[in-house]
Amino acid sequence: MFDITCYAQKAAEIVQAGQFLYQRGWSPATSSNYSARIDDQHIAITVSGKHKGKLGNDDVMVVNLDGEAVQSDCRSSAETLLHMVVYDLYPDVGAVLHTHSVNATVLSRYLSEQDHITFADYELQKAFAGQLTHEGEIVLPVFANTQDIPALAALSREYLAARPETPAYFIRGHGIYTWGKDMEECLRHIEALEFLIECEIQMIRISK
Ligand SMILES: CSC[C@@H](O)[C@@H](O)C(=O)COP(=O)(O)O
Ligand SMILES: [Zn+2]
Repeated sequence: MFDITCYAQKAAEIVQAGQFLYQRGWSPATSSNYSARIDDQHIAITVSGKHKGKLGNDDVMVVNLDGEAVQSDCRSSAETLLHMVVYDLYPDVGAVLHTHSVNATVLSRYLSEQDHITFADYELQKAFAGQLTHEGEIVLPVFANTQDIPALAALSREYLAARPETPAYFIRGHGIYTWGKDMEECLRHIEALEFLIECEIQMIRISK
């Protein structure tokens, strides 16, 4: 069983993250899903279909690492399996955030021929854990959108297992997934990624 105090703390972090991400315009309406690790067997995750700017602690439930509900009759996020892939592959990950910003949606659609988006020569790359210089590259895969979440889970597992340095991925026309050792780091990654995406869009705009 899981520690109820730890669950309550993770639920509060998720609720707060939702308010921040909604206010920034990165989690409109009922889009997005968020999770945080309670222990090596249990994950706190948003209930499916909730408005992420108006979450209450009851909108965060517990699942095991197979994505099955624990002590709850609620339905967890439709994309629970995508979160579980990250927790399963990376034992040090403590939080996963999925968002739906306009910019992430637009850039991944605009670069329709690319199955990766690469960020290079941005100082802000250093906001990602382990990035010590602007001189490296951050390569993020772009997976095709699908309603077949088990298939997307399998695809993301294959990619991330082979390239564990990957800090995030896009789903084309849909949004991004990113993660971190805790909620604070994960929120930093989202914010940095949104900055980099905005820069790329502006670079494309001025180059026209
Ligand atoms: C509002 S449509 C978005 C959903 O299809 C999905 O992509 C999403 O991000 C939220 O699904 P959820 O089941 O609430 O976690
Ligand atoms: Zn989504």
